[in-house]
Amino acid sequence: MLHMEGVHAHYGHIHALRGVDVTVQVGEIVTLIGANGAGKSTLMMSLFGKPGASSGRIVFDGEDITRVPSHLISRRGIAIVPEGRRIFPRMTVMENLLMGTAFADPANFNADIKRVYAMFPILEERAAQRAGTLSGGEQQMLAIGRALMSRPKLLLLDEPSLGLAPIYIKRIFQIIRELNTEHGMTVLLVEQNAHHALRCAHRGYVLQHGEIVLAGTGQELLASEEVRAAYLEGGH
Ligand SMILES: Nc1ncnc2c1ncn2[C@@H]1O[C@H](COP(=O)(O)OP(=O)(O)OP(=O)(O)O)[C@@H](O)[C@H]1O
Repeated sequence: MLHMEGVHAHYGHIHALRGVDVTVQVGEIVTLIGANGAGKSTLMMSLFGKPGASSGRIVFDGEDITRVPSHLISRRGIAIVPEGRRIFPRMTVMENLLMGTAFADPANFNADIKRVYAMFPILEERAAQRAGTLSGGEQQMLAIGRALMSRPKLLLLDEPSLGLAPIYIKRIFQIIRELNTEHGMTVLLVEQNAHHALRCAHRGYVLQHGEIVLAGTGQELLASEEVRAAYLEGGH
């Protein structure tokens, strides 16, 4: 579904991605792990051209999207749940969900909101509540629900467990697995919580200083000495 080949990206003189090759097949959960500043968010945002790839190629669903303007990427079927959730705090839960439908067919709205409410009953209970008054975990569910409203083929999740209480962290990873197994959603997941992410994912990549330094199945990476030392046992 997604092929990134030799992608480089820069912020001015900062060389944030240094020739990354990443593949996500239909139906997979793939995770990117790495320390602060490794380039995980940059890799995700490069799919939206922010920053754009200075060289290399990005192919999504059989089409080259390397130079496609960012506002057209959502229409191709990629949705992102950004780091920090970025919900609209003064709007209601329902209005936030509506914002996710900007590029969707209005005819699908009722069916889509039903599906999101079935997945996250708390959002239906709180439909009229201002989103800024939800708990952190509820806001994360709202951010995921909003992304699902556009019926994406590929869902990008940037640090969905960040800042959440342990009970919500568990729930968020459960939700990601359910989305994948029950709804067939293909997921690219960026996480600092390497343990949970690798247990949840089919495959993973380790990013260091803008380069992929290791790749393998979730199980292989969980068992890898390098990953254990750097990301699981006391590291990050
Ligand atoms: N808007 C920006 N302008 C300039 N430099 C940036 C910008 N965003 C990120 N960088 C730099 O690019 C590098 C990669 O950052 P990025 O946010 O992709 O890392 P990350 O792996 O997602 O880190 P974290 O886990 O802390 O979010 C870092 O050196 C960072 O300082």
